[in-house]
Amino acid sequence: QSLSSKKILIVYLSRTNNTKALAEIIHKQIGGTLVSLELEKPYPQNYQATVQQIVHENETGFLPPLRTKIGRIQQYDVVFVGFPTWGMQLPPPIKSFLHQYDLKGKLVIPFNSNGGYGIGSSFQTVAELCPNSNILEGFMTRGGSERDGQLLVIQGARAKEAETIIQAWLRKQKLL
Ligand SMILES: Cc1cc2nc3c(=O)[nH]c(=O)nc-3n(C[C@H](O)[C@H](O)[C@H](O)COP(=O)(O)O)c2cc1C
Repeated sequence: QSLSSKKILIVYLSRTNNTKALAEIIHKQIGGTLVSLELEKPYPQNYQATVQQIVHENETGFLPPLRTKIGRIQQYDVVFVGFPTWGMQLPPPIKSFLHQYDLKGKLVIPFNSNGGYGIGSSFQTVAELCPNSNILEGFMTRGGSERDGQLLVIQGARAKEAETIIQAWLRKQKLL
């Protein structure tokens, strides 16, 4: 089915803007409302401190409160959810988002950038947290590697390439 009559929300979490670049490409191709998820209390600048904090949050199941509020989530038919892989898991702020907003009955489409180790359990966790949604096959690509000092890499020629791959994925999913 075509998306032309559907209301689309594109929500993403991004620390070094790789996932943001993917979100903007999707937005450019299919439109909708683009929202960056921000926290009440941002993570530290320091990479190692952030890694440690996330390990702890994952262990305790802590759901970091979101500063971003989404108005009338019921209005959307399709929700793209974008995030980096953190510690081979779904980042805690995305867990917060999926706990806070009921995506029942909606088409939910994950997308991801990662440092080269893949999505880990992240897409599986999205499915678990959206038991009453229709989950489409997600998109993932290699982004940066903050550990190795590689921040934004999805730019220039890499962004053009990502655009082509994303378009093919959206077509395959019959979204374009
Ligand atoms: C705290 C933290 C943990 C990460 N853990 C992983 C990981 O487990 N596997 C992986 O492939 N990349 C990992 N990365 C790298 C990011 O997934 C990758 O750089 C991604 O493109 C970042 O997206 P962003 O620019 O939208 O923030 C981690 C990055 C951070 C900051």
